[in-house]
Amino acid sequence: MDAETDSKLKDALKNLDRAGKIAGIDPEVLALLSNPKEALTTSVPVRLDTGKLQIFRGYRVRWSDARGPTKGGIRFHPSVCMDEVSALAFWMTFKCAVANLPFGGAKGGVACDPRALSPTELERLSRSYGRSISLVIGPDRDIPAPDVYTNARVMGWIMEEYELTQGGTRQPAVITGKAVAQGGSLGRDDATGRGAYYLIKEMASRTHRELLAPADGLVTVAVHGFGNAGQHIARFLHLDGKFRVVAVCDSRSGVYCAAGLDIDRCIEVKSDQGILDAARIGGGATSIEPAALLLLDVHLLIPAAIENVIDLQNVGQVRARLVVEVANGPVTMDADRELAKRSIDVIPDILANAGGVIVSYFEWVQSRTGNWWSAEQVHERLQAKIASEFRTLVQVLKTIRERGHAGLDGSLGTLTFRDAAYCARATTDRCGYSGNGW
Ligand SMILES: NC(=O)C1=CN([C@@H]2O[C@H](COP(=O)(O)OP(=O)(O)OC[C@H]3O[C@@H](n4cnc5c(N)ncnc54)[C@H](O)[C@@H]3O)[C@@H](O)[C@H]2O)C=CC1
Ligand SMILES: O=C(O)CCC(=O)C(=O)O
Repeated sequence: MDAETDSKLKDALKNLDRAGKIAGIDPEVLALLSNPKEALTTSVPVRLDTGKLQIFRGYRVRWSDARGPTKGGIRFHPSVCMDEVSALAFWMTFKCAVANLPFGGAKGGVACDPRALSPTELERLSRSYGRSISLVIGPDRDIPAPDVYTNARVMGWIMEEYELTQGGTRQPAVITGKAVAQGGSLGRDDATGRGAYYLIKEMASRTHRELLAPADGLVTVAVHGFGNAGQHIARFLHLDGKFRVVAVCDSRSGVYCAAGLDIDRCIEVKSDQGILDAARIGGGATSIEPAALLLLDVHLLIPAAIENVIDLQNVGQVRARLVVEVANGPVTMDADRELAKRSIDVIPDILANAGGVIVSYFEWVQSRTGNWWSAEQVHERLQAKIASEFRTLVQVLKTIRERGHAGLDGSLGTLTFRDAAYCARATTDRCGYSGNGW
């Protein structure tokens, strides 16, 4: 990581600083949006299978509830800390605004390595964390969802713990990304990858026509991260037929094939063996280091794992023509400026991975009304929303570029899709701020 981006939150806040300058946002609104509304640090005691008690550290940050109840995932990962969770909660605030959802932003997590826990330890950890945050969450207050190394089962355990604090009443709208059998929505599982796929198709027909027919054949793609988000985006692009996914990787292993990978086979091997084993995948696949995948000469690079994987150290070696951020915060702000200088478009996380929270919103609506939608309805509404919010973004980018740097000092450099995303709702909603009574 770059020295100056040691704080992920500090780096994330640079986006707001730029948006403030570009869109002339009221300094008091900027001050409110630069600070968390509420930040919880909590002990998460867990009885391990050995009988020993281990105390983990848990967090939940509600960044802003100006647009509605706060919304955002729960991460179980060794890197989880207040700084990381705060940055993720900040991004959620702007993601919900860009997607025009009636939600503010939040995020939570536990600093742990879930892969080192047994299934029963994982359940006890999830339930213990669920009890710790049950005073903070609620269907009209704060609504968690899955993120890195959490899933529908973990959501179910947290929901059950919350329900116990509500006299045992059913509270399906307190959490999204839960199993369909527990009141979850069809289509939430693959929503993040599907949303990113719909976005790429929309870009191909509007702003990035080279994605329709590149001079040198199919569009080549590398996907960094092969979990929920990465597997689905790789699969959708592979199935489309116009894209050739040449490389995928997880945290420990990666595979490359210039002729294109069989993504279903990659998913099968990853699920059987826990790693992407080139020999088992076959079809000409060879091993590649995860860090080397980011530097491949491809049309489309899709970071879909964790933050800060493209920074000042490696950005000069990035050869992709376009970056679509399916992970949250994969490109540091300094690296982002370098890519802008080289005219490499970056489609920002707060739109590119919004499919997950959009379908979470659909799930919340269904959980509240008891009115269930078909998978086709979910997909259609997701596609329509992504397309419409992308069109808004293109319009905002055009507007801020046309206004040019009138009144700006020129030091902001090229205005990008990321700038447009942070400015998108700046003039239409005042983020719930009336200017009075604060
Ligand atoms: N699951 C969801 O609905 C959403 C996820 N996201 C974001 O997408 C990203 C991935 O999340 P999920 O796929 O849900 O998590 P996941 O837990 O299903 O998968 C994470 C993947 O990243 C890989 N990974 C971890 N560290 C890595 C490293 N240093 N280098 C390469 N790969 C690494 C893991 O091996 C795994 O394949 C995160 O940034 C998350 O915040 C964003 C929106 C919604
Ligand atoms: O589905 C949600 O509510 C939030 C998912 C999430 O954590 C994210 O978009 O980063």
